[in-house]
Amino acid sequence: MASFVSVSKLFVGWKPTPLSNLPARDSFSSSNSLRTNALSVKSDYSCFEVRDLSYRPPGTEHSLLDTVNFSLREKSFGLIFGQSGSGKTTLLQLLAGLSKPTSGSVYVQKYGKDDKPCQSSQPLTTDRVGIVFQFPERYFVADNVLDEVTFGWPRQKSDVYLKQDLALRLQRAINWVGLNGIPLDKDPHSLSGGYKRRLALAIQLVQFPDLLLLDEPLAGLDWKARADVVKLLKNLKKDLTVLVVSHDLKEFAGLVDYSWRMEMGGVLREEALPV
Ligand SMILES: Nc1ncnc2c1ncn2[C@@H]1O[C@H](COP(=O)(O)OP(=O)(O)OP(=O)(O)O)[C@@H](O)[C@H]1O
Repeated sequence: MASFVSVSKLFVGWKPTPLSNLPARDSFSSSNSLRTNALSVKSDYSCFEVRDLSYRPPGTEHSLLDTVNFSLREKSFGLIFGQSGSGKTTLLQLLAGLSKPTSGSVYVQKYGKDDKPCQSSQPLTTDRVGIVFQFPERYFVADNVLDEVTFGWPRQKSDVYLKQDLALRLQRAINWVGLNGIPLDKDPHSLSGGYKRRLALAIQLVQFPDLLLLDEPLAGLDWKARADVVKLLKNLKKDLTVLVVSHDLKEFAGLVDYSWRMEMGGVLREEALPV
């Protein structure tokens, strides 16, 4: 089920992360990324851990999610698949903080080289989570690309360092998704389907989220745009942790590190992709 909240509106109340927390410039470039895939290196690492998450919408009698547990390692790609109406979108909305779970929580847990927890787990703060909804272009609010990406940014006269920070983030996000050939005054609605998805991603990437959630990122795209978005996500997982909900299993098979099936009633089970 698509949400009716504009992705851009997630920036209301947005606070920039200090520039020192951003990766070095090279790591934004897919071709130059110096980061090595975390899965192949023996070093300390973090996991996003969903523990006993259940959800029953207020005023209803049926639970949409039933004690969901899973763990997703940083800089990896997770895919949730399953029947329509099983609760996949509902789970993403909880992870993004758009709904409050009835019980359970999401943590970030650090592990040492020996794969043992090396400090106590920290609750995941939802301002570090980015979400791109299904058909995000339906929620574009601005009449040019620049305003769409910067919707919700501070408008008051701010100091020059904050402005520099914002400008740098904007430039990096636009380069990262390959929108640099597109004029910033172009109407977002006139972009091709694939470029609209790139724009929706750029809006989230400005924040450099720790966890990037995407709901059906290939829905409604032609074969060329689908291939482009898959390639883009393959590059993004070198720098970010990505969790996707999709019915398009074949397209994602080459980049999935972890997969789960959501069964009717909101029960999540780890399962290899049936492709
Ligand atoms: N606020 C709500 N109150 C009651 N029922 C809801 C609410 N939100 C979603 N639902 C129902 O919860 C179920 C799960 O919906 P959800 O959109 O999470 O499924 P999904 O697995 O993402 O489906 P699809 O693959 O079609 O997108 C559906 O039956 C939906 O109608």
